[in-house]
Amino acid sequence: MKTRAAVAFAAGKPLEIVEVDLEGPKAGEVLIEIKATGICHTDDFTLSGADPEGLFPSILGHEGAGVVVDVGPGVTSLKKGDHVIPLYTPECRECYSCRSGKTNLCTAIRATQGQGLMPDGTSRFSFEGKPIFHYMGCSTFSNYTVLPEIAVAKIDASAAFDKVCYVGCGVTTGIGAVINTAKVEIGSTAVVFGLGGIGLNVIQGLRIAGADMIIGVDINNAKKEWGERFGMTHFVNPTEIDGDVVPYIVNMTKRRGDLIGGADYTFDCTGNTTVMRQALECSHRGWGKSVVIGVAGAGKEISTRPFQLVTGRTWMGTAFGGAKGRTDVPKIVDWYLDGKIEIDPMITHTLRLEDINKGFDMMHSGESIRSVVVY
Ligand SMILES: NC(=O)c1ccc[n+]([C@@H]2O[C@H](COP(=O)([O-])OP(=O)(O)OC[C@H]3O[C@@H](n4cnc5c(N)ncnc54)[C@H](O)[C@@H]3O)[C@@H](O)[C@H]2O)c1
Ligand SMILES: [Zn+2]
Ligand SMILES: [Zn+2]
Repeated sequence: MKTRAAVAFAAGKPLEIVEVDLEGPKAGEVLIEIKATGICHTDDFTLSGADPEGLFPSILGHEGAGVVVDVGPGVTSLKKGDHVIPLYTPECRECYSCRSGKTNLCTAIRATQGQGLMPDGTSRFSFEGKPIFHYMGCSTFSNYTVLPEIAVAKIDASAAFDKVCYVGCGVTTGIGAVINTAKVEIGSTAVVFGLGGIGLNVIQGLRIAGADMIIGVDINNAKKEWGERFGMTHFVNPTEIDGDVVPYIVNMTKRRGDLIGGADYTFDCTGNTTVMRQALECSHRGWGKSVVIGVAGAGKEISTRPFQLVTGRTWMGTAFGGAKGRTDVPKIVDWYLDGKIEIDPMITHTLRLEDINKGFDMMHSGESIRSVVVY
């Protein structure tokens, strides 16, 4: 079949809207009509050429929602008409990693997904007879796409596609980092560095988890109001304080009877390795946990004095918020439908596919929190 798609033909170039060829689903695969897709910072990272694993030409996009329109042989858990969210982190429930119960990083299709291919080692997309790579196993910047059954979460059919597509990455990553990775308890103090599409979801996750003090840190003052809207209690702009941000926050988080200070939990949502170090070092001696969510540029390394860890801080990271896609994504959609979490105000712009490059421009200028393309 033919489908409209925004194709990344080369790094650093705008996406081009063209008609591509799409082969139907093979065994264990499903064909999905994408109804809406968010534009995440990670798409931009790959498009910019900074991603060492980026492949071109490819169809980017990994934050979609849509409807199953066809299923390949052997598919049992999905049928035509199901409303779904594609998963860049699949959940096969059978591989060694899935069975461990300790991680969401399923390995069933890891190798081919990283090569921009379907599990049988080929691509379903082509343009003028030449194959186009899949991206993060999702390629939601195409109106129709093919995914393995194990990489598709079935969701409540009453959820609006142009809102819950955000659960496909940003919402789940931010909230999951708090609940699954850090396991924040009621009454905690927490610091979130970077109040973009991910950081704001960390903030709402902290609010749900019952954190007392939620400090947001951003170099853009416009983010103060955004943070407050989702539960942030204090704002710090590191460029406007005297001295270094670490002692400043350590001092801020001193509680009654505590002579040291430091936050129980800190989160990096910037991808900046200097910020990652700051986040670790303003976590509390003895028990502070610092979670890396941001994706750093190629070749970047993190460093700190080992004493920071010897004295009880834990440095950890999370992909897709530690969420097991087929199990957790439908639950997060239900939380949204039940009013436990907010999504609508974070979707600041809705675009047509033809205007998708404007979405990237607004991300760069800091104008948008999330732009969503509606097909
Ligand atoms: N681990 C995962 O599974 C996962 C999933 C999605 C996105 N990400 C990554 O998370 C990061 C954030 O994504 P996003 O969509 O929220 O990006 P974004 O651009 O919307 O937000 C980043 C924010 O960080 C702020 N910032 C930049 N430099 C700063 C500094 N030095 N100190 C404080 N704040 C600073 C910016 O002003 C902005 O508000 C990206 O690196 C993205 O690739 C990771
Ligand atoms: Zn993403
Ligand atoms: Zn698995």
